[in-house]
Amino acid sequence: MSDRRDAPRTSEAPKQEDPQDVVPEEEPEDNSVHTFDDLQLKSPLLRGVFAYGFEKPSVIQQKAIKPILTRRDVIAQAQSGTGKTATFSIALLQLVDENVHEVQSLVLSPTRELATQSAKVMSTLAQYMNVKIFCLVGGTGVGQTIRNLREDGIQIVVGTPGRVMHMIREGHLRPETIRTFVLDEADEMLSKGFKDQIYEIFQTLQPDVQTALLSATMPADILEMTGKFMRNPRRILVPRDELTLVGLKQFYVSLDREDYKLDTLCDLYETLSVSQCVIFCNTKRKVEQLAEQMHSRNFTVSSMHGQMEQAQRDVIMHNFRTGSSRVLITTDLLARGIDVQQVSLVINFDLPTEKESYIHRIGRSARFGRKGVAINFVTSDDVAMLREIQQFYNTEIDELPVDVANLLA
Ligand SMILES: Nc1ncnc2c1ncn2[C@@H]1O[C@H](COP(=O)(O)OP(=O)(O)OP(=O)(O)O)[C@@H](O)[C@H]1O
Repeated sequence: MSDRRDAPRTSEAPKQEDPQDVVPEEEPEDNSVHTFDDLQLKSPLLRGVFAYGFEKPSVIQQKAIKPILTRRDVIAQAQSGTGKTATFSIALLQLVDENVHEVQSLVLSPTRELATQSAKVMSTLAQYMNVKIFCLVGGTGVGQTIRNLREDGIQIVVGTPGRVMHMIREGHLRPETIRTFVLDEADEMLSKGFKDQIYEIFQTLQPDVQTALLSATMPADILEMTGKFMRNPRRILVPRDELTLVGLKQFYVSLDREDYKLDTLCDLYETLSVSQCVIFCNTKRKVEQLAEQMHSRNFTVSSMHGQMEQAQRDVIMHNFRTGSSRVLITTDLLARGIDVQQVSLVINFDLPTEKESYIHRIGRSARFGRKGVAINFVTSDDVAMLREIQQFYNTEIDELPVDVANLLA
């Protein structure tokens, strides 16, 4: 078995200096892309891009679309909310051969909500093209999925690992025709919970499949691991101290006891509902408990976690996306990728236990250059972690000022 087919093994990766601290760019940058026209996209795709409302490619789009188009393996890291979804979507839509009615690209995302969102973005960008994009996620009827896969001449699949593997195993999705494999939120996909499934899927693909990895965070051990299955990838990386967004102000509220969090949240409620707000707890139980407590005090909140029925999750997500619910209490299920532009406030009711998770959670606000605020509830148990986060990302988290509402206006 070739190196490329070896399972990624985090535990064996020697601990090294963080490559992001050393050489963010290994090759001279290609500065030739400034506009979408510079990418020489098919005209129906270019039309779709402009119809979506995009005028100019973001930095990551300028840097990463072209290498994907040349069929190179790519690792694309960029701050949250800077347009990674359109990066891989535009590239895959440009690469797709509309006359070939077989699956040519596979995108994997860690959650059904994110896969659904990405499939929608891609379909909208493709509205003037003749391309079939299919969202292959769990929690939906298997029978209908199988019929769709059989009949539809699907060309791009966007899905979650479990259902994709299920369909490959049962022969409903033929992996041999896939030429490009995209892992969105790649560091999450290559870490403990998902790694084995991803590897199993990867093994069914052709040895020369092109691979693209995208995420706002790329920890050193994950980057190290990519050497095992990628071929001379173009690495577009962001140094850690440039990861937090300029328009996103971060604060903490110091609390003597865990019990004070609820009162503090209630005091802030008027502020939170100014636009839209996501409140993160570390467990499903805590999400349920907090939602109940808020309801019993007559505050309107919605809540969502991974143990809810998919149909219920879909309704809650829909209501939040359309703005009919404004305050959403959730777990890390929604920490990554979810794009609701009206979210201007994130509250860490519990501080996350992983540093990467902090960046993803707060990145649900301040999307694409908008302003945002993140507020961290900190008890004495969290002080060390808060300090660690500040040092790790070289960022400042100040005490919450009384006039926080002005920052959200
Ligand atoms: N070129 C562009 N011009 C204007 N808006 C854009 C452009 N590219 C993307 N956007 C918008 O920016 C927002 C964030 O994009 P996207 O969700 O792809 O971010 P991301 O980099 O994937 O973030 P995350 O790290 O949170 O997953 C979206 O609402 C998207 O429509």
